[in-house]
Amino acid sequence: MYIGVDCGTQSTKVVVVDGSDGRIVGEASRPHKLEQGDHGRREQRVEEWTEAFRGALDEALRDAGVGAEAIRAIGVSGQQHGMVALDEDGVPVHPAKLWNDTETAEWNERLIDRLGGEQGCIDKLGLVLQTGYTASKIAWLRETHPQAYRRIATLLLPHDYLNFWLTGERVAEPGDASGTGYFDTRARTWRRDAFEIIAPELDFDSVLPRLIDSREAVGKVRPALARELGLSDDVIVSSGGGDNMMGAIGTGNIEPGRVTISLGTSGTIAVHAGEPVVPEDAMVANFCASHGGWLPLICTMNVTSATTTLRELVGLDIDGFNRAVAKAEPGAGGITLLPFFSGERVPALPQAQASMSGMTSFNTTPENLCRAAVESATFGLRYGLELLGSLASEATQIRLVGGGAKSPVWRQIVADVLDLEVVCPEVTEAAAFGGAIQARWCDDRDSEVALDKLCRDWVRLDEDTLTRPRPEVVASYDGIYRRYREALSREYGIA
Ligand SMILES: Nc1ncnc2c1ncn2[C@@H]1O[C@H](COP(=O)(O)OP(=O)(O)O)[C@@H](O)[C@H]1O
Ligand SMILES: O=C(CO)[C@@H](O)[C@H](O)COP(=O)(O)O
Repeated sequence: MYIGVDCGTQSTKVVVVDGSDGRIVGEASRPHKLEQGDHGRREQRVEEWTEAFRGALDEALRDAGVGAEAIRAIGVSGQQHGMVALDEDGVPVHPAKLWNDTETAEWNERLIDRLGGEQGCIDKLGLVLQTGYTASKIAWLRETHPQAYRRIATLLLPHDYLNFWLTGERVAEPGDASGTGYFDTRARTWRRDAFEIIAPELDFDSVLPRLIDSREAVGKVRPALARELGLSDDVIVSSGGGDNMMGAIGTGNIEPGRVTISLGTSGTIAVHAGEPVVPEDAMVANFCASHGGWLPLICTMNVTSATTTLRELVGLDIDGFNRAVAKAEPGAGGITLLPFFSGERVPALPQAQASMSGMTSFNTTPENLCRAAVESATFGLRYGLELLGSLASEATQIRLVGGGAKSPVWRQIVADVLDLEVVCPEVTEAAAFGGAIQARWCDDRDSEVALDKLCRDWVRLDEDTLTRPRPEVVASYDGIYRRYREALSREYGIA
């Protein structure tokens, strides 16, 4: 049995996968608390992740009806970019500052200048720093919490931290590392000159974790933890990766021509590239993939976070919300929402707030508000797809994952707004599944088992979810999307 774990923003999910055929035999999830504060602060205690890991693992094994001793390997996926700064003893010097924390926006601006502007960033890193990447979080800690900053002995990302907790090893791999802002995504190495600008007092050679190849194991689960979890003494932990990289594996998006969209707390659009890309737009993140190759990606911050805000406002549960969305017509009766409740990364508006326009006493119904939330989150993804330009222009089908992909009405809205066929893999917890696939690949690393063969054999599409764009609705969404873009231009001057 192979275990895949995804430490997302809202929860940790665990899947138990049968290594002979890739079937999910058990799964479970446990929620995380998010600490939010003024100026866009969003932080999480690492204990939220380890406790959720234990609870979800235990329940997933019970769901599968297998004992922990059946596990051969574990692969961990995690929300990208979070700063996990540890002291000598492996204890965080500050709660993990997450990908959707926008408190450090002005530090990000200053770092871009100091790295030589957008071109300087591209030359050094292969991408342009965005608020949310790890770099500005470190610069923020340096200025606002100098004592904590001085105690930093190791800088990890969320999935690196879980790997450290599991094995005691402080390592990183290229996929997740490429979202730090001190990693050269083309050369797949840490970038000394960038790091010394971001954190001049920290020792580049000791603070950054050792880089391993994506197929290399991090190590074995620590004996004491293995005993506690009931694991045998030789369970290996694969390199893991950022959730979008592991989601690419879990959707079989490991060759050019495929597009994965995730409707999670964030919205992401990712494509595979065999070579590092020179993006047509600075918003495209030229990340590395966690199996080889690259994963150019667009990330928006207000997807299920936005729909949840509106859903709670109108007091509906998820099923009631989906029914309300389905009841309203495309265009939400003329209501346009700019859903920037958490600020936004693409377009780069870290301190933006949400706003609504076009409301009248006739159209302001719960149904239209719910529909406007789903449409606006989807318009953000259409905007992102346009920025990806030629990288995604060949796509004819979207592989849709994340919590929102479970909603048939949202799948139809994605198909109609993007004018592309949509299908979900049988396993919508794609990042956790990607972890299990990578674990199996790593466990077999002395054999010839290729990842593409594993993905071909194991990633099955759920034909019941196949959703085609409806030409008449596609045409009306062109006009409705224009209304969204006009609101963006009016409020933020974005053409
Ligand atoms: N059937 C559904 N319809 C619409 N939204 C859903 C559905 N199921 C889950 N969600 C949304 O998905 C969110 C969780 O998505 P997920 O991809 O697990 O997030 P993350 O990985 O960021 O923690 C929930 O907050 C919920 O809003
Ligand atoms: O910041 C990014 C990608 O660059 C996000 O996609 C995070 O990786 C969080 O993912 P979810 O919790 O929404 O899955």
